[in-house]
Amino acid sequence: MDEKKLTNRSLAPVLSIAGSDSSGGAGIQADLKTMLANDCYGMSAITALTAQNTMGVTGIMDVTPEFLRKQIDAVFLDISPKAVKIGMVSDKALINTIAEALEDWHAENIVVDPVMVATSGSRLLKEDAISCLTEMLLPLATLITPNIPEAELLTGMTIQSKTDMEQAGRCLYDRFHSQVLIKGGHAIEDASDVLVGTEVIWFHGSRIDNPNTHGTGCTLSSAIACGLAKGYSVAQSISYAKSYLSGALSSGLDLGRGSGPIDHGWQIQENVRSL
Ligand SMILES: Nc1ncnc2c1ncn2[C@@H]1O[C@H](COP(=O)(O)OP(=O)(O)OP(=O)(O)O)[C@@H](O)[C@H]1O
Ligand SMILES: Cc1ncc(CO)c(N)n1
Repeated sequence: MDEKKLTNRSLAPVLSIAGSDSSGGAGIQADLKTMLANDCYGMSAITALTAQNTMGVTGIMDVTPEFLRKQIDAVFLDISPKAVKIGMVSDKALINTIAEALEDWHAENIVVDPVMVATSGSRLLKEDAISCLTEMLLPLATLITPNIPEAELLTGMTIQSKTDMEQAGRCLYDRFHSQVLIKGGHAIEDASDVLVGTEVIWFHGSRIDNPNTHGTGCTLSSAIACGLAKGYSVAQSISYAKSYLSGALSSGLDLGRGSGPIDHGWQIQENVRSL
């Protein structure tokens, strides 16, 4: 009997350039889980190892710029990503390396999550690397996704209302010419995010009563990258990413002693869960 050839399945490849979270809820681990759950082929170029759990970060070990470049080159040379998500990059030389590599490879659909501080409060970006992030990386992005404290730091504004969120988005869009999604996870009344580009679009979200929000930002930016890799617009990708994230928060996973991880596999069917 002839053997059947099983080589016609295609998945949109997506690359995450980010740090590793040993507790699995944020960083590279969250990104790869999100990509799998969103039917994309996830790949990684690791910027740093973190020793981390739901209570905090106890250590960070950056990779060398040379080794980061090797990882990015190895990926692009073989399975060219349709979208790239950039998360934690704590150091100037690493930011420069990423910017050079993405330009050399003509990377498309770049989503930059300007990670500065973990949900647990630990610092993930060195003070002297902020200007490098703004000069080298943010202008290359298709979309940047700061949360409210990151948007405050990048603009120098205080953000207390929806009008302030729109104004901060406008300020960053005018400066970097990348579309800007200001995330409202740190707002009080709801969890609505605003996209500022050539137009302003609100993505309304009601606040889900779950204290376990470790890695929500990583998950959202990766899910957006998946939408872009599949050919959806920025606005469609955000809307689709937000509903995936809401499902992962609503699932009510409860792990760890601090603000725990969300359930990336919430769509896994009952028949698999009961095995
Ligand atoms: N309790 C919640 N209920 C519903 N949506 C939420 C909640 N908390 C955060 N979100 C949503 O999660 C996404 C990430 O927002 P957030 O502001 O928490 O990012 P972040 O601070 O970068 O995340 P991280 O915790 O990974 O650092 C946004 O779409 C936000 O609206
Ligand atoms: C590695 C890593 N990246 C990003 C975040 C932000 O949630 C985190 N806590 N850890």
